[in-house]
Amino acid sequence: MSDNASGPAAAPAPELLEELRREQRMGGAGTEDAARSIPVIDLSEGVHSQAEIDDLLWDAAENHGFFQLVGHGFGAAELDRAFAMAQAFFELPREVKQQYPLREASNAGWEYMAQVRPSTGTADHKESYQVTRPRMDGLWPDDEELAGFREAMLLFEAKAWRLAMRVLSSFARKLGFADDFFTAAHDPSSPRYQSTLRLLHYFGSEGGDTPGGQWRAGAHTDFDCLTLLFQRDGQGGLQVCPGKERESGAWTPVPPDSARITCNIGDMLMRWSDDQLRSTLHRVRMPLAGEDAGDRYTLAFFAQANCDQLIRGPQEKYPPILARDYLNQRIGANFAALQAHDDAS
Ligand SMILES: O=C(O)CCC(=O)C(=O)O
Ligand SMILES: [Fe+2]
Repeated sequence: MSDNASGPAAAPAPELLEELRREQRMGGAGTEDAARSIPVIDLSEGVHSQAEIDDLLWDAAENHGFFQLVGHGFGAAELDRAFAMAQAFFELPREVKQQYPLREASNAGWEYMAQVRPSTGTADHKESYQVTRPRMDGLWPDDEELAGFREAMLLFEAKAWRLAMRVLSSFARKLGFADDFFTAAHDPSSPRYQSTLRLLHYFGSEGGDTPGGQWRAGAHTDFDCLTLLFQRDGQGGLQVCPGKERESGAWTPVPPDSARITCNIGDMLMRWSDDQLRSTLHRVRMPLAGEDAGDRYTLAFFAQANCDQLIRGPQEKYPPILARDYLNQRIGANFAALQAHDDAS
């Protein structure tokens, strides 16, 4: 899922509050460590055996939490079309987009500068539109407003789902689950499916690196199992802070390359793997002086287990919990942390 849903706020678990406190400490600028890089893994046929791919993905997920895929099967023209469609959506008049407002508890619809991160206490400088298949009633622009949008987005979502399931099946094997364990847990034919495709648009030029920290997206971890992020050449700003570097506040830039798909582990898979795989803090900073201060567009697919799936790690480090309850706890912890932010300021 994306990380902005609201909804019934359950009592936050102590480990979640601690995570949020850590995120709040990471709200400051920190430093950039461009020497550190994140792994790039080639999925092309004939390059690595499946066993090697399993090892490479596991190592990247365990030690970095972030990695990039090439040879993933998405062609340049197909990506160009999806981004052109996303851009066309954001270019619709505001009155049109306002007809399809984000239903926060559903992770579906359009929001504008509405996502406040506990790490910063301020709204991200962006607008976004989320597609969560079973929750889209009344949220699609019609063909007169934007011809072909719905079909294009559903096609793209399905292809992103397939790639996400391929990566998750590698993790399933390593965790001692059946190959199709996570595929069944993210079944798109179920009304309880809750994986989400999110189109993001960060605004150009009004930027500048505002002291005190105004972020295109404030530091956070994702709530889901696995996120696939599609970026565009030259539209940079994404940074990650691997777990063991957290206290140092040193951030690694993630190269914006249209041909690579960036992946990161979310909190749900961290729990499902008994903390063997790590969700990783990331954020999108404003362009610095001298950098391209134009718009940034990204597409993100959040693979998030269906509501009714039981999350139970192989070693049962944590008590089993339904995906729905886990998310409500995580959302509740976010609210509590935002409240603490307000109280402190
Ligand atoms: O747009 C990006 O580069 C990152 C988006 C992100 O981290 C999110 O929406 O969770
Ligand atoms: Fe994220």
